Amino acid sequence: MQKILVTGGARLTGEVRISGAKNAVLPILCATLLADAPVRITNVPRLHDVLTTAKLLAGLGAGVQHEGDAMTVDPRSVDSHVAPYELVKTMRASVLVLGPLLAKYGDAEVSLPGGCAIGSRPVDLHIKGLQALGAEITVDHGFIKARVDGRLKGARHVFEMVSVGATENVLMAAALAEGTTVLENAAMEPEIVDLAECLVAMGAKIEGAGTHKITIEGVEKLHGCDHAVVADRIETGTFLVAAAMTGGRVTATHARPDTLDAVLDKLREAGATIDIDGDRITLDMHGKRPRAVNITTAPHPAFPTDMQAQFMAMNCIADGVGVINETIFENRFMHVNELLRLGADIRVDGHTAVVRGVAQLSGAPVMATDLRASASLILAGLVADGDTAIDRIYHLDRGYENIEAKLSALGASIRRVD
Ligand SMILES: CC(=O)N[C@H]1[C@@H](OP(=O)(O)OP(=O)(O)OC[C@H]2O[C@@H](n3ccc(=O)[nH]c3=O)[C@H](O)[C@@H]2O)O[C@H](CO)[C@@H](O)[C@@H]1O
Ligand SMILES: C=C(OP(=O)(O)O)C(=O)O
Repeated sequence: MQKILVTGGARLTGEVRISGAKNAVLPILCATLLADAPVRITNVPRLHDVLTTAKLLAGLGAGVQHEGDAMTVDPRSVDSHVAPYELVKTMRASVLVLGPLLAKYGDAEVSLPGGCAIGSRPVDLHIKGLQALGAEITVDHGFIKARVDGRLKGARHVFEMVSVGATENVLMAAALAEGTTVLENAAMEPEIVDLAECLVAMGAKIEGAGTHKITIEGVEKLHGCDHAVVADRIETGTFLVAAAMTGGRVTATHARPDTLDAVLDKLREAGATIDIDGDRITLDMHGKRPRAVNITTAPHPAFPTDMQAQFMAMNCIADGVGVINETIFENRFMHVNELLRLGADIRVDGHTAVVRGVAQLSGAPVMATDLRASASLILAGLVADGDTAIDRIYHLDRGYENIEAKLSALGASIRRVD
């Protein structure tokens, strides 16, 4: 099995080109099912999750073509409405074909995604939202089976809690429903805005994406379009934290600074100078050690849970004590035990981790448990004394495009070994 080997000590400097966002491209690829013509998506990152989604779409009968950073999906040949367990179990976002298949064809069968390392991750909010639009849904033998006679019907629906995936699934379904849908307590993540922009380019009528209230006037048909995926704010944040931890100076190019307010504020609090120039974000740490920061994860625009592990890594070597509250996922501290192996000082009490910065981490073999945990271990390895070998990096390949090549170009000593 492949591993990543990091040798700590290099101060990162230079420019890194940010890829398209994993969490935007996955729902957008699912949304292509709603169209009556080919949809061309560009700025598509080369990620394992993108390949899984391509397989899922091809398995439904869609034509899928990959060329450079572009992917064209032709949904006209779709002849199956079943998303099988084998694909859904490897990637939860597969559940996002449910809304589009149901709205377009009147029926869908999607395997229940189940839990993952970071928590149980139910899909009840997706189901309730689609039921509000008139779908009949049963859960049987591990599959969500949904159907509707004729078209879904627009309705007002208030999500019980903020869910990115549920907002996306219901938004996509409502685009082809009859009448007007109003979604309240909707998620406001930038990836929802990007999905809505793609749907609008396909002919959907959507207002309010990026706020708590989204209004969708259903249309009968959606056409093809060209859409470029928004920059990955989590990849951007990960590289900026790497620069901060190593005392370096790094410019993230092709980024979207407006999607990163909470993260940039915390990096400034840690002592970084941040300069924004269009789609370029430069972080300069001037060779200093970061100051510890407190963070509480919460839905956008608050601090993203997908950056929690990386900030924990930073707090491990920061000056002072940082308190981290994880409010989104029940079990998203899996990286703690691995960071302890590198010499970190972390105490966990329920959803809170208290991290006391140490002057130096020391390299050791560690095991990645999930995507962002993998990133946090690489970051810790970058500042640890000696070598850190990270096992189970398939998690990393789900969501980071060429991370070792990008870090190497910034001066890190990092390589993949078999
Ligand atoms: C592919 C993708 O975009 N993944 C992101 C998405 O995941 P995802 O869309 O799965 O996350 P949600 O926003 O739905 O989850 C938020 C919380 O709601 C709970 N919940 C969710 C749905 C549901 O039906 N019932 C329920 O109880 C979840 O268990 C979790 O505790 O948003 C998360 C929160 O920003 C990010 O960490 C993930 O990277
Ligand atoms: C948790 C994440 O992704 P997913 O929802 O695809 O598991 C993530 O991107 O950090």
